[in-house]
Amino acid sequence: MESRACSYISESLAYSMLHHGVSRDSGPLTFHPKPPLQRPDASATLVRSRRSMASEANPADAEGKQRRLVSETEEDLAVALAKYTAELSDKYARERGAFTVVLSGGYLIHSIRKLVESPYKESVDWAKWHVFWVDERVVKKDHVDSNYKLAYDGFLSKVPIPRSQVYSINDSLSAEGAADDYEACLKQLVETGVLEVLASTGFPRFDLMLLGMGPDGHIASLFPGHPLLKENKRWVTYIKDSPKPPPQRITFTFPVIDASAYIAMVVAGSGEVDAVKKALGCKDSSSDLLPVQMVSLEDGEFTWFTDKEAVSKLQNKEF
Ligand SMILES: O=C1O[C@H](COP(=O)(O)O)[C@@H](O)[C@H](O)[C@H]1O
Repeated sequence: MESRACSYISESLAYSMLHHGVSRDSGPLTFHPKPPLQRPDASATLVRSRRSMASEANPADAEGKQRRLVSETEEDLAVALAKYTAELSDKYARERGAFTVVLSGGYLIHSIRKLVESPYKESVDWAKWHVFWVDERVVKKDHVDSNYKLAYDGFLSKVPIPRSQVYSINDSLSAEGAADDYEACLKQLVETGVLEVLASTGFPRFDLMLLGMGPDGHIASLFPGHPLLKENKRWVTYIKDSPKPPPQRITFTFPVIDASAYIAMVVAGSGEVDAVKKALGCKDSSSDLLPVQMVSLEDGEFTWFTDKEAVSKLQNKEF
């Protein structure tokens, strides 16, 4: 298993980004408005949220930016997610010669399995991909708890993404050290033009975050009620008392998540039905939000990818 541990960016990578047409002008890059994406899978029901209903409970919805895609089955969901991801990959590869993708751990890796099959395995321009983790457990990369290992085994080992463009944690460091190191790595990638920065906030803007959610509504390693939910300066921080094992992790902060251009929030099956009900149901109050409800995109598009089972506790009127 090989990847770049996030400790430095080589000149050859900087050169390669230049070669691929990515701007290295000094100062942060600004974001260009997105043309509308072709809507995913016709077999699924896409529902634009009612602002008045959800904006109170879910700030991501406040400006009508949240979409819901409810697939009949988990298999349909995986098909829709692959199509959506491949379309964004094409768009960013064409527009700026790089596609920055953030993965979570957990079930999400199973949900992206269609990307490693035809037609995407052959048609996606994998050489343009740059892969990051929204959170990582502070364990060795070959440890069963490693999010990198999960992604490598289920996804990365099956597609030709250059190893130098896979930004994994430096697993020889402490949690504090690994968070600092990962943040320094992101800052260097801004310098080399691989990553953009959202001009309005100064936080890095990833093209696509593919995220899962835990049964308690946590995303990344941002858990309900934890002080890290309030972190608003760091890009990457660490946690040593994660309520879900293992306890030591690093995680992107909310301002980084909020700066994303696109987020796919992927939830399938029965395990998260209560969190989905709370996050998407209409009878919620704005107090005591789940972490997933605290996402507040600055200038991006947030799409729920669910199957019918995951939304089975929602009433018809809540769609
Ligand atoms: O611990 C974690 O949990 C969440 C959710 O995982 P799931 O197994 O319930 O899908 C995951 O998104 C995160 O990356 C991971 O570190």
